[in-house]
Amino acid sequence: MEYISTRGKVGSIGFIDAFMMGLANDGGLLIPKQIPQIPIETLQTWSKLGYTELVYEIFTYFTNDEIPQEDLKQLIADSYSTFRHPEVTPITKLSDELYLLELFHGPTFAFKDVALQFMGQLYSYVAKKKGVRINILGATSGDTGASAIEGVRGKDGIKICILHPHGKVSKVQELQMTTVQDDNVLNLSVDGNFDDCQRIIKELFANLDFKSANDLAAINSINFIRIMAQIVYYFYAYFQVAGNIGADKVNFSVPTGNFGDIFAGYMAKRMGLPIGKLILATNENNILERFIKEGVYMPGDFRMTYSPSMDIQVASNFERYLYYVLGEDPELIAKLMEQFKVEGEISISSEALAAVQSEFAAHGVLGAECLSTISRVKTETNYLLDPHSACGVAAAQQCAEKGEITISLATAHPAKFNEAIELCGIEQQYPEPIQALFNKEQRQTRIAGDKQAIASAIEAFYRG
Ligand SMILES: Cc1ncc(COP(=O)(O)O)c(C=O)c1O
Ligand SMILES: N[C@@H](CCOP(=O)(O)O)C(=O)O
Repeated sequence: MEYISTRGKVGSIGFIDAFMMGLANDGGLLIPKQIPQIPIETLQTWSKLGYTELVYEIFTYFTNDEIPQEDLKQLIADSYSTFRHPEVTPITKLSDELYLLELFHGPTFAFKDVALQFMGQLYSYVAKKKGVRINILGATSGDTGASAIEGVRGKDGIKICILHPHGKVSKVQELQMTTVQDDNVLNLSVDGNFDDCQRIIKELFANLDFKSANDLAAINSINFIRIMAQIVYYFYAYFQVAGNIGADKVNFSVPTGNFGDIFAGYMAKRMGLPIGKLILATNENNILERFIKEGVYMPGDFRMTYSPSMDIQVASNFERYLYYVLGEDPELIAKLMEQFKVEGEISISSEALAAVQSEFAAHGVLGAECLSTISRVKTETNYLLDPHSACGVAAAQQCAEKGEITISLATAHPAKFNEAIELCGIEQQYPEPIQALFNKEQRQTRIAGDKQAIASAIEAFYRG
């Protein structure tokens, strides 16, 4: 397996090089040169595997033998031993037609841990093997930051700097990031929103002199390894719900912001998993809902919502999907992304829109619907959804046809978002690791949303 850029200006590179490059050096996103095709007999064998066995089988399609078998197995075992559930990503049934895929049993109670526990191990492995310095730079709307920090805190040879939008993450998310006292961690609390943080770090990654002078590495879903690790739970969930591969297709409903998680589902489908509809759930920041319904990709005004991790207008991974749906033409993608930068809009043809709509459905969940979904599901089933997962459930109920089976991704634990849960008049008890955060000291640096100021701060930290 080799990796290429959506914009065509990076030659084919191997797995570790793709991991270390993060954002492609031509400003595009790295993708596998060919999407692996999994034969039906292999799917049948996989349907009987436990979670970490399945991780190993799927990863070997992407890692090119660049990591010796035993090392890869050990990295996987270490990554998932930190999860509180033996199945890592278990399924819960809400009704005969609706299942939840619980992705929040990792150390920071959000789906990001599934990929970032592995990436933390892998960065540490590469730092040791190659004797290189690794300086991670990431942007977060709350969950990626906490999870990435947890994955590498205190690890030799690695420093991590995370930008989060000041005052726009939940209290628990803020505490998870800022109460970490390890010296290899810097939290920058940026005046601006998540889009500002993401734009600034992408510009810093695209400045190749700055990137190489500072040994920058990425943990956001611009790094394809994030997608690779997230592909696994689509397979695992399908096998748990459908029982075996002869069963009907299953829909997935995915709370969406940066389009990374749902893109992993799209990859799983392209690899041969019998997925019906991919249902894209947004909150009021509904640029992607509008794209799927109208074929126009155009950011609107940034809105603060009950699901702050999805308060994103410009979705990083959308470029990967555009590449595939528009015929794998890197020149066209480079042109469209340049046009987006200048004009702030991309429109696709009616034929391309029909292709999009044959695979995706979408629903933008407004605040009132998000809260009423939390309350209704709690009353009917005694299950407490977090507001992001509630968007997924609301969209599943809106977009799935009667008789179809849908697995809705539960992307975070409700304790991370008590602000919304309280508004539903529901009292919850925090799990102990979250309760303990309230007694810890915080460390963070408030900073203007200015690229130069941020570049100087991170350079000083990495060199210090
Ligand atoms: C809890 C939660 N749900 C959903 C999302 C959206 O996922 P993605 O950005 O991969 O679309 C995020 C943030 O990424 C999140 O933290
Ligand atoms: N919702 C995310 C935003 C960053 O997304 P990523 O998947 O690209 O890391 C967050 O919680 O930070």
